[in-house]
Amino acid sequence: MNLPFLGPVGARDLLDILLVAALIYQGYKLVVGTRAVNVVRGIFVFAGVWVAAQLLGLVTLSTLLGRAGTVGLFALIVLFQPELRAALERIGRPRGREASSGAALQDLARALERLAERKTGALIAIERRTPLGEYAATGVPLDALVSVPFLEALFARNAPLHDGGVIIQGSRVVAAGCLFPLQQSDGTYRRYGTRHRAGIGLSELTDAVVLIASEERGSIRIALGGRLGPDLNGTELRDQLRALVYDYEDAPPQPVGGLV
Ligand SMILES: Nc1ncnc2c1ncn2[C@@H]1O[C@H](COP(=O)(O)OP(=O)(O)OP(=O)(O)O)[C@@H](O)[C@H]1O
Repeated sequence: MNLPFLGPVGARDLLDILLVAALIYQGYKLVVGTRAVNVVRGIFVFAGVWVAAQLLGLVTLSTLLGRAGTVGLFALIVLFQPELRAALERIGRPRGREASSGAALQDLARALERLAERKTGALIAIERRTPLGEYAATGVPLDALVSVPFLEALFARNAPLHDGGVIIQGSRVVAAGCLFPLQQSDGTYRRYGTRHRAGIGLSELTDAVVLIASEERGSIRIALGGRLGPDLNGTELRDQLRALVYDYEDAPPQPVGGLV
C-alpha cells in the first residue's frame, strides 16, 4: 500500500503501529486512576518544552532540560517504585484467577453492616487486578471462606487479629492484621484517623476496593483510587460491591461517586 508523503506501507509497518498503539493504551490503563497520572501529564509538558527549545535552537535551555530529564527519570523510578512494581506484577499475573462470588460479596456487605451497627471498626481490602501479596505478608496468613460470623469474629474488640486490615482474594480471606500504607500525598484526608487513611493509602497504590467501617461514627465507606466515598447504607454497599468487584473486568479504577 502506498500512502501520500509516507511511501509504501507494508504489513510489518501496520503491525508495528498496532503494537505501539496497544502499548500506549496499556500504559494509559496502568496509570489512569493512580497518583501517577498527574506526573505523566507533567512529563508531557516537560517534553513539549524541551522539543520546542530544540526546534527553536535554544541551546542552553534544551541542554538544561535534557540533563534535568535524565536525573528526573531516576527520581521518578525511586518515587514511583511501589506503583512500578505493582504495574509489573499486573502485567506478569496469570489471567483467570478466582473471582469473588455473589454470595461472598453478600456476606461481606452483611458483615460490614453488622460491624458498623455495633460501632466495631473494620478495614477490608478486596483484591482486584493489582496483587496485594506484599500487604498480606505484613499480617497473619489465613485461608478461610468469607462468612459473616468469621469476619465479625476477626474484628471483635479484643480479638487477636482485630488490629489492622483484612485482605480478600476472590471469596477467601487470605490475611488479617495487615499493615496498609497511610495516605499522605496531600492534606485532603488529614482530619481522618489512621484506619481511614490506611484504607485510602492502599487504594491509592493499588486498584483494591477498600471497605472501612468506622468505630467512631458507625458508618461504612469505600476507598477507591485514592479517594474516600460517601457513607453507604447496606443496599448501596451491595450495589457498589456488585459494580466494583462482581462486574469488574478490564475497566480502569474509577473514583467512587460523591467524593469528600
Ligand atoms: N497502617 C495501618 N494499616 C492497617 N490498619 C491500621 C493502620 N493504622 C491504623 N490501623 C487500624 O486503625 C485503628 C485505629 O483507628 P483510628 O481510630 O485511628 O482511625 P479512624 O480512621 O478514626 O477510624 P474510626 O472511625 O474507626 O475510629 C487501629 O487500631 C488499627 O486497627
